[in-house]
Amino acid sequence: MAMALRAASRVLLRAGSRLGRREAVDGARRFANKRVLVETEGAAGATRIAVMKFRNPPVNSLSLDFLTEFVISLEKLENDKSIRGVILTSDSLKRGNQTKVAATEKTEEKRATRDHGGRLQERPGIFSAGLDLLEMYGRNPAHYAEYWKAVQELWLRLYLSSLTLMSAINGASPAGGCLLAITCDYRIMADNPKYTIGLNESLLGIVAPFWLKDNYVNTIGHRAAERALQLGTLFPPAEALKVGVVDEVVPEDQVHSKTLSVMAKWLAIPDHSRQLTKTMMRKATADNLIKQREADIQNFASFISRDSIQKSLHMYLEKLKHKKG
Ligand SMILES: CC/C=C\C/C=C\C/C=C\C=C\CC(=O)SCCNC(=O)CCNC(=O)[C@H](O)C(C)(C)COP(=O)(O)OP(=O)(O)OC[C@H]1O[C@@H](n2cnc3c(N)ncnc32)[C@H](O)[C@@H]1OP(=O)(O)O
Repeated sequence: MAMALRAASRVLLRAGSRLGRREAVDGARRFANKRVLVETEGAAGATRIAVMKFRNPPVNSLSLDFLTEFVISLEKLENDKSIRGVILTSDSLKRGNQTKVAATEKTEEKRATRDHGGRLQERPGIFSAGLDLLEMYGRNPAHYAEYWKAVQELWLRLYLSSLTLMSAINGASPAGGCLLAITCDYRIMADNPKYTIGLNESLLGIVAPFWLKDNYVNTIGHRAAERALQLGTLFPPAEALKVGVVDEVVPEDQVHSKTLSVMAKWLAIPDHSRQLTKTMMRKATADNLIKQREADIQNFASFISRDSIQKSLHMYLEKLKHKKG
């Protein structure tokens, strides 16, 4: 009887919720959209934490679909009173047997790395490549406006989240990837000199929006942000630590365990006092965007539609396509 009940409950859980699949796995729970996998850890009834793993091949760029799924997942976690902390990380792992599909093949699927079974794979060592350049290039103003609204939404949700958010940065984290990280309360980065983090928009011929600039200033200070934003600096781990973009650098295989142990310390603080303090520190910055969201959307749509900006993006995309190594 017990076995039958367990089997039935597994079937029900796997039947899927409105938002995505939900499974029971070894006491832990998980739900998944196509591009975001959420695993929760901890016993039922006790405080639990969730790990949000990005899996948007090939480089976890923040496409419109990814942003939508991310916000839905986050909202679901915010509404789950047993969850107090969330770790953002990439599902990208070092895997063998990968083949990069020829760059001449154009569709999103074909751009991705695949294994020998033809399944899409993340490229290894990427936290997130930032905003999806293909959402900002060669589209119409209505699309740019829709996309930017989704980018703003993600930033506001993360920046004002009442949860304790930590990022376990297990790969490259340029621009929008850095945005994800700096909205968090704490950042731990893998000590791999191939991984860099920062806001490199100026290198693409574009400008970080004021609210992201404010987030950066709040994280690393005005002078460091002024210099890093103009130069589009991508910091390797040791420099990222020195300037304060990240809070800790640890060996790659310890990123997850270290983040869990830091999370435990943060969760020892009473929620109400930590949350009020967080709001006190962040509200003015967020309000600055909230009061001019529509204008910011229109600014973005007209800025990104300019011929000169489209040309810069085109050149940058070509450079990416033809880069060596
Ligand atoms: C007036 C002002 C008003 C408002 C504000 C205005 C403007 C602000 C606008 C925008 C702000 C944007 C912030 C951003 O996030 S822009 C995105 C910045 N991201 C980057 O610069 C990262 C670029 N990518 C890389 O550096 C590398 O790809 C990598 C380090 C992430 C990974 O390197 P790999 O060698 O492992 O992989 P690649 O071969 O380079 O890439 C694989 C594949 O993926 C494509 N790709 C890479 N990054 C992106 C991306 N961000 N979006 C879409 N596609 C991406 C890459 O082209 C390759 O495609 P092919 O296989 O060659 O087809």
